[in-house]
Amino acid sequence: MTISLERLRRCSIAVDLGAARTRVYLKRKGLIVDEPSVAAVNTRTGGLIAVGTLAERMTGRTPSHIRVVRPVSGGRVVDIAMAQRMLRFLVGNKLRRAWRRKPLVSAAVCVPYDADPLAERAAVETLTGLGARRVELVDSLVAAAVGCGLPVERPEATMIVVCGAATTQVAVLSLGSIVAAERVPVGGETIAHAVVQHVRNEHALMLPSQAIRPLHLALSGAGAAMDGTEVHGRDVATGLARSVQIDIEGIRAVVQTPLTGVLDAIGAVLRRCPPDLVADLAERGIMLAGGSAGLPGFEDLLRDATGMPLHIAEHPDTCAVEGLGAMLEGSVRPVILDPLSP
Ligand SMILES: Nc1ncnc2c1ncn2[C@@H]1O[C@H](COP(=O)(O)OP(=O)(O)OP(=O)(O)O)[C@@H](O)[C@H]1O
Repeated sequence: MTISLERLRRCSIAVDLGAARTRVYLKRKGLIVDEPSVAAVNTRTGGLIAVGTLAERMTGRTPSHIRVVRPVSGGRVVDIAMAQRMLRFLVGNKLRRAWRRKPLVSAAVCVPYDADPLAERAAVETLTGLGARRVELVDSLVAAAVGCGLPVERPEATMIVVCGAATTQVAVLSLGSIVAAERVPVGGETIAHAVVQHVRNEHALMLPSQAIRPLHLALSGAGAAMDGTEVHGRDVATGLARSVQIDIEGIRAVVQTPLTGVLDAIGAVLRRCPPDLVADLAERGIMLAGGSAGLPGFEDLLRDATGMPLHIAEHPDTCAVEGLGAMLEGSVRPVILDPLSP
């Protein structure tokens, strides 16, 4: 995927349609939307009941005529019509006003590394259905690296690990492009699934989906100081509500197992890089980004396994859309590779 900074500068809106969250950046305004990629639909009338945070809160708590849907899954738009309705609702008047001023709008959208043509097409159709005349696709790894402030345009290596909800992407970049990259199906959702299975096996308790995030936050915050955390759920055998004390160390071990897939991806990317670039990385280290960068023990696991310096992005969850925003605003220096004169 080749990015033209000139064409990106003509875009007025940048969109990151993630499996967990949707983020929209409006030129000269900044981040205007950062909401869960969730919609609640009335199955009798087909009408939208809620989107974003409110719809996410409804997950697992709806009567039979309300369905909570996620139009983005595994890094790709799986339901274009629903994604358009969700986006239209989320951006609301903010975008309508901007597009009234400049109707021939161009949009930039992030797509995961190695996205197939169908995934790219779905992203383009989602935006054109909303009124965009032209859609520029940008690799989310390049956007995230720019958003983290990495000097991607220089002839030296930078390594980024973006751990999102459904996938983790690892890349080494140099001269504004990806030299080697990998995408593995490990992310916040995988970890949540592993925690649910662990509590079910150890305590015969079914955890509600919304209990995982507070558990992560507790683990990453005061985890070391805590002996246990109380969680509520449904007893697997009796179906009754029950509370149990969760063993923090047990959860830590459970969280670490799926993350080893990320280590394999880092190894594979480094093996495909020329030694000069790998040598740069020994000094510069790895930049960790994505909403799941704050997973308990992730940082230490990567540091111990690679022996390389590790930095966490200032805003790990929004760096991809902020990077796109920086390209739209023209605050990124283009890579100038002029042919040598004869
Ligand atoms: N403080 C935190 N600790 C642990 N996990 C977190 C924290 N904050 C967010 N997450 C997890 O981060 C994930 C969302 O990350 P992000 O916003 O990068 O995803 P996304 O861009 O929508 O997903 P993808 O890139 O896979 O399409 C969720 O799975 C959420 O549980």
